[in-house]
Amino acid sequence: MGLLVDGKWHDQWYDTQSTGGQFKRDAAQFSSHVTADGGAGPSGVNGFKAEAGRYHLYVSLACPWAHRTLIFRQLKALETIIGVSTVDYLMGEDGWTFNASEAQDQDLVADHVNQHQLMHQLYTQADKNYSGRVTVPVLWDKEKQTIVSNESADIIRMFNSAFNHLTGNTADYYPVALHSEIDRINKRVYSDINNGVYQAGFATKQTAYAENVEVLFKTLDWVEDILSTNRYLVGDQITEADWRLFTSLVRFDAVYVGHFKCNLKRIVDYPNISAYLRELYQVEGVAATVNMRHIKNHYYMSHGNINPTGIVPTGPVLDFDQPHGKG
Ligand SMILES: N[C@@H](CCC(=O)N[C@@H](CS)C(=O)NCC(=O)O)C(=O)O
Repeated sequence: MGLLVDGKWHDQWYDTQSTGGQFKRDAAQFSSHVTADGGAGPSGVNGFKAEAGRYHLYVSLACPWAHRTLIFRQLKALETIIGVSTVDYLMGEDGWTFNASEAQDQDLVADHVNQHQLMHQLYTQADKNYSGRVTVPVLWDKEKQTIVSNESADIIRMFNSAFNHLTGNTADYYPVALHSEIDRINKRVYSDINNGVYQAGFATKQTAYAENVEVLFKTLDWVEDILSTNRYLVGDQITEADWRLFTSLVRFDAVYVGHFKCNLKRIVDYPNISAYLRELYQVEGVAATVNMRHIKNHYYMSHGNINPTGIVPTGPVLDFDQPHGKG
């Protein structure tokens, strides 16, 4: 794993020394928005009009942030409008790559758009002097030959509404009336769960690890409590807040409990959360976006400082197809 400095790749792990053993996630740097008519979105930059075949999504099947975008591509019927490429699960000294061939791993789709072997080549194609981390997901504009956005939270908002006139799919996971409630829940779920598991797992000081684990499980207890009265996080309809939580929950028992040492409880120990997780998993099209082989192999094999042998555990045995009991 590494990063680009002035367009040059450097193989180095996250710096936690300057932050007291705490992992700090950098903000994404490409922040334009695709809009229905090409007018400026929240970023104030215009020129990214929703068009069939114009945009391409680069994801890792292992990554929870990229996973959100794949789910929205599915739920919003965008499969024929937005193409996808998937990186190899192994993130080594070159960062994300397309090294494994489609013949070796049938779940992969190579970069047929730009023919890159390495993900950082896409970043320097967009900005030859780019400095920063090379992350997935990336939404690529084939017309302008640039990255529209490398922020999953923004990409799912674009998928939610910008292409509706092309797909006829008007399902709304961020309805206006629920904005403030969804934003409130997202904020806590992001800091304490989505990012919280990484802050526990990547901590390099005992106190930093312990603090993050405590906050993480307090927040899972809070979610368990919400789900004792609500079917979903914001009442009785599935919203963006649920999908943002889902990608962390579905990885939790397989990876975060062991690899990131988030082990005060497992998700199976939370009755409301586990039923909710199964219900979301069973929504049409979602199970096909969950690739447990990529998820487990990526985490256990890519973080050599956490798991030097690269051994991937055989268990746990999980079955998200069990009935969820919610009618
Ligand atoms: N803010 C970004 C975060 C994406 C992110 O951190 N992705 C991870 C994979 S799970 C990544 O690509 N990490 C590579 C790195 O940090 O070098 C988003 O939500 O889109």
